Amino acid sequence: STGGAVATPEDHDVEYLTPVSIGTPEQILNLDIDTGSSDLWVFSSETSRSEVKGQTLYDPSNSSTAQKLEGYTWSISYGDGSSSAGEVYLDTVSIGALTVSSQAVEVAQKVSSEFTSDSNNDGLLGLGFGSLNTVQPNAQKTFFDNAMPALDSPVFTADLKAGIPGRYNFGYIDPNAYTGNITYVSVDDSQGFWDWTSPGYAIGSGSFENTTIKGIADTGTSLLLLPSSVVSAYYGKISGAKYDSTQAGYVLPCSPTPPDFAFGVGDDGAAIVLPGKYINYAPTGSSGTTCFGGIQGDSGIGFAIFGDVALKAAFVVFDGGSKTLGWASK
Ligand SMILES: CC(C)(C)S(=O)(=O)N[C@@H](Cc1ccccc1)C(=O)N[C@@H](Cc1c[nH]c[nH+]1)C(=O)N[C@@H](CC1CCCCC1)C(O)(O)C(F)(F)C(=O)NCCN1CCOCC1
Repeated sequence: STGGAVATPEDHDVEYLTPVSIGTPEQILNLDIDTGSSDLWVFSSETSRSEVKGQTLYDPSNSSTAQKLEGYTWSISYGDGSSSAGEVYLDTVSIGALTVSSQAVEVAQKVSSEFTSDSNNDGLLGLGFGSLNTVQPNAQKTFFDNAMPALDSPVFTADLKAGIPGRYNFGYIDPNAYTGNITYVSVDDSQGFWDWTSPGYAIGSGSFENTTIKGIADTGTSLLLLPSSVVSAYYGKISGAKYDSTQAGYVLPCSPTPPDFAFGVGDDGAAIVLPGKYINYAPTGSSGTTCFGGIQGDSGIGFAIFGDVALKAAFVVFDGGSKTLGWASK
């Protein structure tokens, strides 16, 4: 079997939302597919009313296939300090033509203010490794883990785009979605992430800098978070770029367009090139002359995060069979 659905960007490509069908008859929610976590949780009829602002709610009592897992609970917190918690049902979940009949659907009873204010985001669908799932007393499998045995190929692909809808596909690799070759690299799943090592980077037309960058491919993080040495080398090339403590990040003049940024993949010289305009992440003030940088530091996290700013420059294969990541230009 195979499946897939569109991934539509919110403003500034801060996140990508994908329609996911839950229950019988189907209830369609727009979820943030997140390879940095492994819980599928949704706003629901059980979410406290004061914490709901516009989101679509999953109501298990309106689904003939919903079964409550009595006594099961979940609670999760994310890198940006947001959090949610609740109870657990099993129900039918589909992404396009791909259906998992008995998927753990974690219904939120509480969500933090960041989720409440993100009115188009109806929840998250985690595609990290199972070890990250927070359900107690027994961890539950991700949609991908449940689907894998039936898939034509044990893979899903991320084809995020700048400012326009892209796609997540399951079970196959669309040869029309990328150019050149796909370079596969090994993944360390010991922390539950799609964790890999890039051999280095290049700035604009500059020479390639060999320096190992260990980080995760994370569709749920908006920016490209890199070691401070790399980040200061990049912004050091841009007159007017500086670290702005009030914004808690590097800012730069929105024009002229900043230099491209390339990160290496594999040891054959392959690289993914981010066009400089991707680094103009969003205007900071009303003037529109200063932009918040799409590349920021990873200090305090312990590893780099190849988030949407990086992923939208590539076609990425998440191979659950060989536990490898495939990177291609497009
Ligand atoms: C708000 C912002 C300034 C634009 S942002 O750049 O911070 N963007 C947020 C995502 C976002 C988009 C839209 C609205 C609100 C929030 C962002 O990039 N958040 C990252 C920031 C980060 C990562 N690391 C350090 N800081 C994050 O927490 N991403 C997680 C998913 C997010 C959570 C908030 C809602 C949107 C999805 C994540 O899952 O990708 C994660 F990997 F970073 C993470 O936190 N994974 C949780 C891992 N735990 C380990 C223990 O077991 C449970 C799971």
